Amino acid sequence: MIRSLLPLARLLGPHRWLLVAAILSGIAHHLVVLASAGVGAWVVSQAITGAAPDDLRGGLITLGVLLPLLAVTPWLESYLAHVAAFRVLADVRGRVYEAFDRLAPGYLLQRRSGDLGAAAISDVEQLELWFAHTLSPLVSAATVPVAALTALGVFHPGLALALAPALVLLALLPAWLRRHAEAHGAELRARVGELNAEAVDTLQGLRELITSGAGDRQLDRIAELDDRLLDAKLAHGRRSGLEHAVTNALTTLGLLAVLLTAALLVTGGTLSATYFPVAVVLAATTFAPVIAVTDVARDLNLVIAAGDRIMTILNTPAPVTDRVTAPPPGPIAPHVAFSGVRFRYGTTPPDAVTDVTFDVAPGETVALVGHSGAGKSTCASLLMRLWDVDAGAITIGGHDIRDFPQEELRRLITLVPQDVYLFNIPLIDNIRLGRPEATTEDVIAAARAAQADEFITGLPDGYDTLPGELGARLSGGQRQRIAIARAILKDAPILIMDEAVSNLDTESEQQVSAAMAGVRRNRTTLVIAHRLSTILTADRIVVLDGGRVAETGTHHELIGRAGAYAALMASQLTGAGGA
Ligand SMILES: Nc1ncnc2c1ncn2[C@@H]1O[C@H](COP(=O)(O)OP(=O)(O)OP(=O)(O)O)[C@@H](O)[C@H]1O
Repeated sequence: MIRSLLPLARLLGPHRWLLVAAILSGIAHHLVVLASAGVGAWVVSQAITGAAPDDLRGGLITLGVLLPLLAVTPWLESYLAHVAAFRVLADVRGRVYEAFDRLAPGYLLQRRSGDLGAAAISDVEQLELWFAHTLSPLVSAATVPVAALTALGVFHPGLALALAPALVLLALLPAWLRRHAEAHGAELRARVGELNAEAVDTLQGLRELITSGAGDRQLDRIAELDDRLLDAKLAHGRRSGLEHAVTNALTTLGLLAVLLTAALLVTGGTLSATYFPVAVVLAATTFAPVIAVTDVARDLNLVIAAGDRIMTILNTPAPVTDRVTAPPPGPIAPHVAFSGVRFRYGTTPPDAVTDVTFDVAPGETVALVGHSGAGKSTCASLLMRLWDVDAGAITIGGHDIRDFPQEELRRLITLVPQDVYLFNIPLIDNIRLGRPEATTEDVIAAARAAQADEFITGLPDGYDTLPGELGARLSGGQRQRIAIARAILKDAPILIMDEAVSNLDTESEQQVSAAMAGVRRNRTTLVIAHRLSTILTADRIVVLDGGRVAETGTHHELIGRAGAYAALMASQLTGAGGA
């Protein structure tokens, strides 16, 4: 258990001293409780046995000193632990988002976004339990019983010996149940992650679900996942209940043991009767921190599982790292060349692309075409350095792209993706994303060039419209034109366009084509082409087939060759494949 918790302690960073102060306050609190209970019991038993008021003065003064401490120390412990916890949580959340940034998007593609959201939000929140409510009680639980056992031992060693077994068994209880506890915690987290991911998936795919009539099936699936979550929660609850019952039994047995031993010692004459209530009260008070820790330890497995997931994200190495800190000196010609590029996702065959060689001259537009799975998107991702090539090289202006820091490389390249994500910030800021310092005039000019100004100004709030308010009211074509406006504004010399596969209506298609023509002008453009109009206006076409370059040439040359391209066009016209 302790080994599983160590990584969490490492997350503390500079805030560890605050937690140390919280822990010291916690220990002080329990010792004050112990002392005031002991002194209180002593005063009462003295009074009952008829001691003179003067003999009680010392005890009463001690109680007077201890009582304010009794109020202040738990407050201090809680305050310091929470301040530390919230600072640590803010740090960890920042580190998780940094890790997403470092790993994106290669790693993110392999994990479902709802699942990742859970890691970023609820797992980090889960850590609050550890830092604000667990660490300090854990240390108190270890130190306070030692103090109580010592005090009892001073009265009579037999009293300490009577109490020790119950305390040891209570301390060992979480460790005994640990294997089940960790398995239940991991299961619970997995089920919550699964349900979150499915819920996000359902919301994102709502249109498809409704139009394909699969809504009921999806609801059944969510209900099934809900049932599995309930089962996991019940298993977790059953184990918690068992732990609770055993804790109560051990506490009662421990107290009875001290009570009996003290009674025997008093009747045997080895312990003064005034110490009898003191011993019993001390024993009862000792259990409080141990029980508190078994209570929080019950949920500790959830914290460990959450911590594990966070550490996995933080420790995953980035798929691509910078090997230089500055770009090659001098002006960089926007000439893109792939030579002998080979790449596979993961380690198992087949390659996604093999021996791919082609180039895009400055200002030229090259259309990448091929059946679904031919390797078009992979080429685009490799050029953006989302992954590094396994063999061969990609160069810009004759320089290997690995000789540019990633930030510099992404300054040179703009991507217009198929599915454009709009953040819920005003449209003007959505367009400004690639160049935050752009003026309003620049944004409007870019939107005009992207044929987006007209529909934006037609909206009630114009450029200040929040996409969230629009819901699904922006069409695919309109979204793409916003992405094109972003690209025009960013003004990078190299452009990668991933054309939308979905059919646009003729008017929208014409507007997008006009926008694309505008953005392609004077830029080196690699376009993953799905539309005939794009393919026809490209300077050259590279046909990919099974991850290899099958043919290169203009539309007319390639049709004349009656090879892979001609076959692809024929299959596209009959609707059997995707270009
Ligand atoms: N993230 C990934 N992990 C594993 N394999 C992948 C991944 N992305 C693509 N592949 C595989 O790599 C090969 C090339 O895929 P790629 O997406 O580049 O093709 P594409 O021509 O762009 O297809 P489409 O037109 O359908 O987008 C395919 O066999 C695909 O299954």
